[in-house]
Amino acid sequence: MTSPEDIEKVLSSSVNIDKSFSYHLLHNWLGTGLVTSTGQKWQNRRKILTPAFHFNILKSFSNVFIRQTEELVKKLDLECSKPFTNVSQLIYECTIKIIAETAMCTKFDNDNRDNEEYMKNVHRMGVISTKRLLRPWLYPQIFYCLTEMYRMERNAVKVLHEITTRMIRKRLNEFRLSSNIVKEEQPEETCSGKLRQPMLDLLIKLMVENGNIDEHGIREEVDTFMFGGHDTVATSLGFSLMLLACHQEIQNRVREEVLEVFGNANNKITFKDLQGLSYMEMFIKESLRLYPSVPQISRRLDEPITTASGFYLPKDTEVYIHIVDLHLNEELWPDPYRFDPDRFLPEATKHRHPFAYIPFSAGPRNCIGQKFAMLEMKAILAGVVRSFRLTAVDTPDTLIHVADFVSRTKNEIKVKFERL
Ligand code: HEM
Repeated sequence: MTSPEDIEKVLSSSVNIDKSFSYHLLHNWLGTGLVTSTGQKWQNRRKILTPAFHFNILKSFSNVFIRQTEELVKKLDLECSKPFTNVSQLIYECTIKIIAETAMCTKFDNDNRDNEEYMKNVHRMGVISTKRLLRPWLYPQIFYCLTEMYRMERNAVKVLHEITTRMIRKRLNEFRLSSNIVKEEQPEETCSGKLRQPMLDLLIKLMVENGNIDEHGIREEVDTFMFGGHDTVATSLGFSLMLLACHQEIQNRVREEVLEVFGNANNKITFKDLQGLSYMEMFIKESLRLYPSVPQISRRLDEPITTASGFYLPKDTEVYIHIVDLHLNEELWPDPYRFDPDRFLPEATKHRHPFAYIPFSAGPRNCIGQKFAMLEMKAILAGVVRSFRLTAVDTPDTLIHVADFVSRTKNEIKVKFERL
């Protein structure tokens, strides 16, 4: 599907929440966490996890976004003498540390190999799952088990599960030792009596106090959020840096706004200031239009629908929603390959179909982390543009895109950094 009217029918339905078969290929790794689960299990988990991404929790995470950005800026400083920098690796490292330290309350130190191992094996899983998706004869587990790919997947999953299990056990021990898991800040109570605290703490508390979830269930969610919470953001930041480098005028406007809001590079960036970066937000939105981190999503219909053009789609039809093609539809986006953040000025968005732009999906199964992601991307981009001038090495024409669940390029994206 690429038309906003049809996509709205599927995504806004509270019945059509089942994912298609392709998501099953992630079950060995993610189990049935929030991205891959369905029915009552999905509903219960979504309800439990929503408070962990509340505005006030995000506010407390902004210090981590800012501190990790400062680390990234220090690493980029060392890159300035080089003719160009491969940005992807540095950005992935930064976003993994951020999701671990915020939602999971776990620090990946620089000398900790978990970070590197985690990155390597997530990448392997992307390659393996996409290869399997393109080979239908390997869908039945009985055939798949006989292949070298299966052995590689098993090894990658083992490493990934070992890392996330270690994170959970460490935090569980801390919880048992202190019996008061949030040391610096007490969990906040919402009007409905639900506790607001970081995700892993919330789940551990539920396991220990109510038995509403077990360790396996917690690991499903930790695996899901560790993956969903870093890979998508890193991918988008890689493209954003390239776009800033390719569009000097836009880069200058983004920087001017950042300097106006934060002052010079020595001033601390604050949560409130991050919220105020309106041109930066338009820039990120336009960047996600051209390069949506999740290029395609899919559903298996639980009830039939008739499309706007009159096609009847019976129950159990697998529907593929091509976000990337929707975002490049020239009827909705004139001159669709032109990069122009002004497409997101309030007057420009007023008459656009609400489902013409869906980088975070939409409806009841939309991205639970979208506010987290926007804030994190703003913090990182603000820290980078106020410290460096970026010049283009890679351009949209030099990138080679490869098939994966998340948008990827064959080679790392290259940008030249100069200290301001
Ligand atoms: C630029 C960043 C991001 C983009 C573009 C993005 C995009 C998406 C999209 C398109 C979906 C729908 C998937 C589907 O229907 O199959 C989704 C779901 C989800 N995202 Fe994100 N995401 C981003 C960042 C994040 C972050 C930072 C987190 C966690 C902190 C996160 C966690 C999730 C989860 C758990 C779901 C499943 C929600 C559910 O089914 O209830 N995402 N995201």
